[in-house]
Amino acid sequence: MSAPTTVEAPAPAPTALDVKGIWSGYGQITVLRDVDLSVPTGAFVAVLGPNGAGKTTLLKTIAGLIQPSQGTISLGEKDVTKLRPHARRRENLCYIPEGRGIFRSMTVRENLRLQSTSSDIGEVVDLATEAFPVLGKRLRQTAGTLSGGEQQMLAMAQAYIERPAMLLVDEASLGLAPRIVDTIFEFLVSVNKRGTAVLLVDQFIEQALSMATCAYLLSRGEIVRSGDPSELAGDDVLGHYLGHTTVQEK
Ligand SMILES: Nc1ncnc2c1ncn2[C@@H]1O[C@H](COP(=O)(O)OP(=O)(O)OP(=O)(O)O)[C@@H](O)[C@H]1O
Repeated sequence: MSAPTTVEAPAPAPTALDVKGIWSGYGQITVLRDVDLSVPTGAFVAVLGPNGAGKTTLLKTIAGLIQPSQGTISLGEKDVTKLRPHARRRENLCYIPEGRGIFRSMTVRENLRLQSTSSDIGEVVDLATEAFPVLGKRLRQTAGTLSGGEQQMLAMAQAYIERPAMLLVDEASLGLAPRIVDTIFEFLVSVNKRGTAVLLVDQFIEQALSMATCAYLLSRGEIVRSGDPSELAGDDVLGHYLGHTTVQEK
């Protein structure tokens, strides 16, 4: 008798996200110009740039909230350029916008229910409280009455519950105390270690670069540099574009 043939699981796509030649903006206003960006499977990529460079526009375009006029966006091997935001979510994309995107008038529990595709709310709550124990004490509280840090934790919890292949995070540290910023960044690193690729936009340049395996610098809607975070820090490139002089050792 011949030995049973083993069926190997398909290898994951080499890139979690591929953005090619994207032009995007608001009506007649063009913000992004011919942007190329790639996030390898499981990588941690930072996008830096001065105010108004187009970082939020880039994440919104990847999430499907803005339709690009040219270019393609792929998640894994699937071209999602024409898909609406909820359909991109089904392709394992999770987007945590600046301002958190939670429902302020709903309770923490109701928000968690909406964040998840699972119908098992008990399991969802267990996962959320495993990620952020403080949420367990706030389940009946209206999200709008949480502290800023707790609101960000609530927004972030979906990245733990859903285990997306690709996570987009816009300015998660905005307005938070340094201790809470550390908690949020440690969480992002742990989510990344569980296999989720992360694309992060953040004002805390040194911390973003210390977590990242690759970084892109966006200026006036164009990618002006990309590569290893320590290389990016050389040549005073960050100083030139961001007025930034020191970079933390990795
Ligand atoms: N809804 C909108 N309609 C028209 N223009 C917009 C809109 N939103 C943003 N812009 C413009 O697009 C450009 C890029 O904005 P965007 O928010 O993407 O930049 P950013 O790099 O995220 O900036 P910041 O770091 O200040 O958040 C800016 O000039 C901004 O004024």
